[in-house]
This record gives sequence, structure tokens and C-alpha cells, in this order.
Amino acid sequence: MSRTYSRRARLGTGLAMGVAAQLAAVGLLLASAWLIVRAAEQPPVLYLMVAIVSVRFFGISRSVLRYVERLLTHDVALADAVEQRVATYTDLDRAAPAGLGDLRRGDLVSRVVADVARMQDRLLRLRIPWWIGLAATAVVVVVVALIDAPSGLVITAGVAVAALSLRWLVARAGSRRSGRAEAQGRLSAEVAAAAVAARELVAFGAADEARATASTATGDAESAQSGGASVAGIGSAVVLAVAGLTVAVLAALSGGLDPVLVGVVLLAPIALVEPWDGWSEAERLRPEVTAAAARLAALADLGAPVEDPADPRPLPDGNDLVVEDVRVGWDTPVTTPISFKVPEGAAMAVTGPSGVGKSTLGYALLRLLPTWHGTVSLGGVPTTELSAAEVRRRIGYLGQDDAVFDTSIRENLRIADPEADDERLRAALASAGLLVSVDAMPQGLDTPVGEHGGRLSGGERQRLCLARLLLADHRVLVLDEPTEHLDAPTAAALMDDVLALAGPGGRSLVVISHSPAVLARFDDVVRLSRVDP
Ligand SMILES: Nc1ncnc2c1ncn2[C@@H]1O[C@H](COP(=O)(O)OP(=O)(O)OP(=O)(O)O)[C@@H](O)[C@H]1O
Repeated sequence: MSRTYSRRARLGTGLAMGVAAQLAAVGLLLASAWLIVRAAEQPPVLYLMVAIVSVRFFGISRSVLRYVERLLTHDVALADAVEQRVATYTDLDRAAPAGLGDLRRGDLVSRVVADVARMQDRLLRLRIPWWIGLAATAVVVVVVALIDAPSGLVITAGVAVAALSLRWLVARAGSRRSGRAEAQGRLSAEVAAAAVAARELVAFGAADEARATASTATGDAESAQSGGASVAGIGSAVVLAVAGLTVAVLAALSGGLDPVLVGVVLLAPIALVEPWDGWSEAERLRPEVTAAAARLAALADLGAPVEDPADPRPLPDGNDLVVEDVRVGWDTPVTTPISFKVPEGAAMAVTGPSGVGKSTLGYALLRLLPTWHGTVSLGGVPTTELSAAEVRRRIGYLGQDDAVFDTSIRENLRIADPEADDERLRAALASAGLLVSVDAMPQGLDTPVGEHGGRLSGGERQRLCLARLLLADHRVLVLDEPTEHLDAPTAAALMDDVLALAGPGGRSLVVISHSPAVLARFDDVVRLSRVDP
């Protein structure tokens, strides 16, 4: 409540300061005009003192007021951006990994970075210029109307024409040339894809094609950018044309006015060019801000692949995993019904032909994906009655290609438990069979692992991911092809360490594999078979 109030208070004060700054700018111009015209009549200098002081006052106060306005409104906009960014991450967190659908990595980065930044413009460069401009313009119109009512009417007409033509003309021209965000997103996606696959593209001689695609995307982004510049040009032309026309009409009607006031009245539309420029810029940005809002809303609409029950039951004490008649798949069920039991501390293997749905079953056990049929229970409670996040506290997953971050071994491990001290990290590394290698590295736990763990061997990378999994203290581990890409002796050594994790008081293991050497280590092997087409 108090945060909302303070946001409103800061925004309100910022707007008031902005209006005052705009009026100071108008006052500066009009007082200068009055001073110049009156000085031409060579009155005693004392007559001019008020105007001279006013010019100084408006000149200084304008800068101070504008500074305070920027400080307050940017503060509010930055706080909004933080909230927006958190909301965007929450949307992604809810939908990932099963629900991100066709979104590409680069496009996603562009949404999270550029679109969220664009949303700050909605307040700072779209709404605030309109609000401040309207308030300042209204004051100028009233002042001019008090000096001379017909001139007030002419300026009112000028303001209406400027506002309406900017709102429709510039916004329309802008939306025809919009698509900058999409073009930028496509460019980011192409560059990210090319950077990730650079080695393969070069090896298969496809680099030229990738370069051509990136260059087309660059061209699209550039033409979207220059489209934006031409819209800005249209806006400036509209503002100058309307201001000039208003001055011309006022000049034609100013015959009966005191010559000193003529200068003031004629300069009033010129003083309004600054707020109108703000409106023009706002309308140029409107399509981009609207597009960014729509792209972020699309993330919010992704929805969770697995809904939590309205009133989740508490996690049971037991860890027996029971799978009964379960069918899994992404768009349709791909497996025949599967049933198996993994009592606490037991180890079993799951196998089957490629594409049969082994990894998909792993996702379903962790409630990352829903099942199509049957029940998965943990400690006697169906996992559909538990919160998915709680299920994932108890059941952990080691994938075929888990993310290894470009930082030290210590920081890679601490993702699982930011509080873990070196003793716990070393214990996890020992259980995963990596401690001896880490101790042999000159920097030990501080050794940088490189991008995607590129400075580690395949076996070390897999053991690092296993150590991270052990640190999270799950009671059931689903290991998806843990020995993939490893040579036979390394694979056998890793399996020794993996199997040592099970047993009374230990963790339960579900090892997904199609390797005969791995399967030979298990008494209990479940074979998945594909559903008949
Ligand atoms: N993200 C996804 N979106 C849609 N369908 C998917 C997705 N990932 C996998 N599939 C499909 O689900 C089916 C099962 O895939 P899954 O990866 O579970 O097979 P798998 O048995 O683990 O194969 P492998 O042994 O080759 O890893 C396949 O037909 C695959 O095309």
C-alpha cells in the first residue's frame, strides 16, 4: 500500500515538476519576447527590470525543475521495469522447459532485454510527454485567451489540429513501418543460432548460407530502423506546419492588439513546439511500445504445462515411487501404458528404442509435463495432488545435455545450494567421483569451466552435473543417459559411482539408458514400447 502510494506520490510530483518546467520554458520565451519588444521602445530601464528578472528566473528554474522531474519519473519507470522483468522471468519460469514452444533463444533474449526496456518508454516517452504537454498547453491557451480571447481560440484550434494529426498521422505511419522489435528479435535469433553452431556451420560448409540469413535479418532490422526515422521526420513536419500556420493566422488577426502583446501572442505557438515535439516522439514510439507489450503478454499467455492442484497436499515422508499404467507424450501419448515400482533406495533402469519417450517419461516423473493416462505416486500420494515444485524438490533429473555455466566449478555447484560451504561441495564432488580431478587442478574449486563446460572433458562435465544434483539433496534421481558420449572405462567408472548412491538410506535411482553395458548393471529393467500408429 505504502509502496503504491509512494509510487503515485513520486509520479505525481514528477509530473507537476514536468509541467512547471514546460511552463518555465514557455515563460522564458514569452518574457524574452516581451522584453525585446518593450526594450525596442526604449522605456526607462526600471520598466524592464521585472522582465529581466523573470527571464533569469525562468531560465534557471526550467533546468532545475526538469532535473527533478527526470529524477522522479525515471525512478518510477525503473521500479516498474524491475517489476516487469520479474513478471517476465516468472512467466518464463512457469512455462519452461516444456512450454516455450516455438520461441527461439535469441528471440527470447530480445524479449526479456529489449521489450522490457521498451516498456519503460511507455511511461517516460509516451504517457508523460502527453500528460505534461497537455497540461502546459492548456495553461498557455488560458493565458493567451486572457490577453486576447480570439487569439486564445486560434491557439486552441492549433493545439487540436496538432494533437489529432500527430495522434493519427504519425501513429499510423509508425504502425505501417513498425516491426522493429520483431526484426530485432529475428536478427538476435539468427546471430545466437549462428554463434552456438559456428563450428558445425563451418565444418559442413554452411557458413555462407548462415551469413546470408543473418545479413537479410540485418537488412530487415536496418530498414525497420530507417522507417522509424522517416516517421520522426513526418512528426517534425506536422509540428512545424501547424505552429507556423497558427502564427500566420494570429498575425493576420492581431491588428487591434497592443504591439507589445502581439509579440507575446505570436510567440505562444512557437513556445508550444517543444511539448508538441514530445507528442510526435510519443506517437512514433507508440507502435513499438504496443508491439513490445503484446510480445510480453504472449509470454504471459504461454501458461504452465502442468497446473498445480488448488490445494496441494504436503509432501509425504516416504519416497517410494510407483508408476501405474502411465502413458506420456508431448502432443499425443507416444508410449504404451508403463508400470513399475522403485522402493526407497532401489535402483532400476528404463530402456527402449530412440524416440519411444524415455526422456519424456523422465519429465513426467518430475511433473514438468502432465501424463496422458495413469498415476505416478510418491510416498503413496499421487504427484498430481502435490505441488510440482515440491515434487521437484524430492525428485531430481540429470539430463543428457544439462547446462554448465561459464564460471567456476564452485559457482556451478552452488546453483543447487547457494549456502553450501566448501566441505559440502567437496563431499558432493567426492560422491560424483570428481574430487580427485578437481584437487589436481591448480585453481581447485575456482577453476573456470569455460562456455558450456568446454574446458572440461565429457566425463568431468557429466560428473560436475551429477555433483550439482547430489548437492540439491533429492531423494529420487532420474538420470537420463548418464554415460552418453563417454568411453567404456569412463562410463563404467561413472556407473560405479552412480550405483553407490543407492542402497538402504540412500537415494532411489531411475536410470534411462539404451547402453547394454549400463543395463547389464541392473536387475530391474523396464522396456518402453512405442504405441502402434
Ligand atoms: N520439446 C518437444 N516438443 C514436442 N515433441 C517432443 C519434444 N521433445 C521430444 N518430443 C517428441 O517426443 C517423443 C519422445 O521423445 P523422447 O526424447 O522422450 O524420446 P527418447 O526415448 O528419450 O529418445 P532418445 O533415446 O533418442 O533420447 C519423440 O517423438 C519426440 O519427437
